[in-house]
Amino acid sequence: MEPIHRSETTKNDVEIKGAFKQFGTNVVLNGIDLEVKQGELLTLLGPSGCGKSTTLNLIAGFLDADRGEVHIKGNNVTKVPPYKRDLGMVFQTYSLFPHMTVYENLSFGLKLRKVGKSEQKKKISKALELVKMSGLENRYPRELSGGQRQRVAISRALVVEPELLLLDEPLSNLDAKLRHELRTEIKRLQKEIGVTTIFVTHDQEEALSMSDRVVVMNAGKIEQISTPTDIYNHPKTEFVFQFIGKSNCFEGNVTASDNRKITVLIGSDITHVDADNIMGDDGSLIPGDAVKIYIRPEKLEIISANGTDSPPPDFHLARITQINYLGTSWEINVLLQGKSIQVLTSAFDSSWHIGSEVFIGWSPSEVMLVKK
Ligand SMILES: Nc1ncnc2c1ncn2[C@@H]1O[C@H](COP(=O)(O)OP(=O)(O)OP(=O)(O)O)[C@@H](O)[C@H]1O
Repeated sequence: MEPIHRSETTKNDVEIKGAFKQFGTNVVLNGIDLEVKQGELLTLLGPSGCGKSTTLNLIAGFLDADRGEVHIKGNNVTKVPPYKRDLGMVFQTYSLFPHMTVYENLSFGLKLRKVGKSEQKKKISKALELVKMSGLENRYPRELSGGQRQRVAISRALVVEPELLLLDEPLSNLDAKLRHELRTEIKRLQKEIGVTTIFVTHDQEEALSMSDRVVVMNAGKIEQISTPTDIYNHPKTEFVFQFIGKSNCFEGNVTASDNRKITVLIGSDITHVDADNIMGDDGSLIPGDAVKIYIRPEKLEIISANGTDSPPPDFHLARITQINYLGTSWEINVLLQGKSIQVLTSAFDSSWHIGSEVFIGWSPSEVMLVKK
């Protein structure tokens, strides 16, 4: 299989414009606009029922939108049937033909495309080599493990050299170790071939580790489209912050704000948040506004209080309620202003125990804020 050479890397291979889909009274897609760039691995991520598979099925042509358009490679394919869209698809459940050998499964699509026998042989051999399945051509699907079947399914999708590869939760039936292994392989394979790929998952770790860009969906809408690091570190909405990774939340009130910093009173403690870190579209904040601030456990700093009453600037007095050793780090629960907060740290002080007083600090650039 030859790598796909792209002359322009910024061109879009897929565009969805204003897609709206309703099943009965259930609005499943509520105005989706999406652009997938040439050669990228884009992941649709979101909770069950948010519309990920529906979006993928619109691109594949298995479903029609009530409103909106789908463009592939610049062509409006909204009314084009699936078999004319030149796609490779892999589903969650093994979709191999059970009565056909691995070789026959792979040759099926090639025969339909009238590829000659010797060319078929070459292509199948390469496609199986890519997924490390050479030598198993004569096995039937029932003679393969779950992971091997998904490798064959991926290989079968790729052997026809599709314009687009669509993967709908292809790893969710596999155990954790295999999932991890195949995740790495799909990523390698995708970059090696350069085929534009849309991947559906509800597993945030899978999405963050594999993708060039992640689309976070919620209730039929797109919350954010960005790189994995941006999605994690600069979520645009409260939903994205809470859905991705772990979070701590405090409630407080704005006491001052300018275009650089917001000052917030949490209980009797003052804290600061960078003005760039406001989530949502609620406009500017004024003193008195009720807000929530969110911070990830690993962004918190924890230091010993050592009997001192007043914390250093931007640190807050807290009391340890639980300590869990995780192998490479410690998960420490503390009570801060009456709220239970989780801290993840690799700098553990052996004098800490349940009941120890500690100071917890964070940087204004690490905290996200949303108006209540
Ligand atoms: N053919 C259909 N008829 C009626 N409702 C449907 C149909 N297909 C999907 N739905 C509904 O549309 C909503 C979105 O489904 P979709 O499969 O797109 O979600 P998803 O985000 O892929 O979820 P999951 O992770 O559980 O697969 C769900 O409420 C689902 O029950």
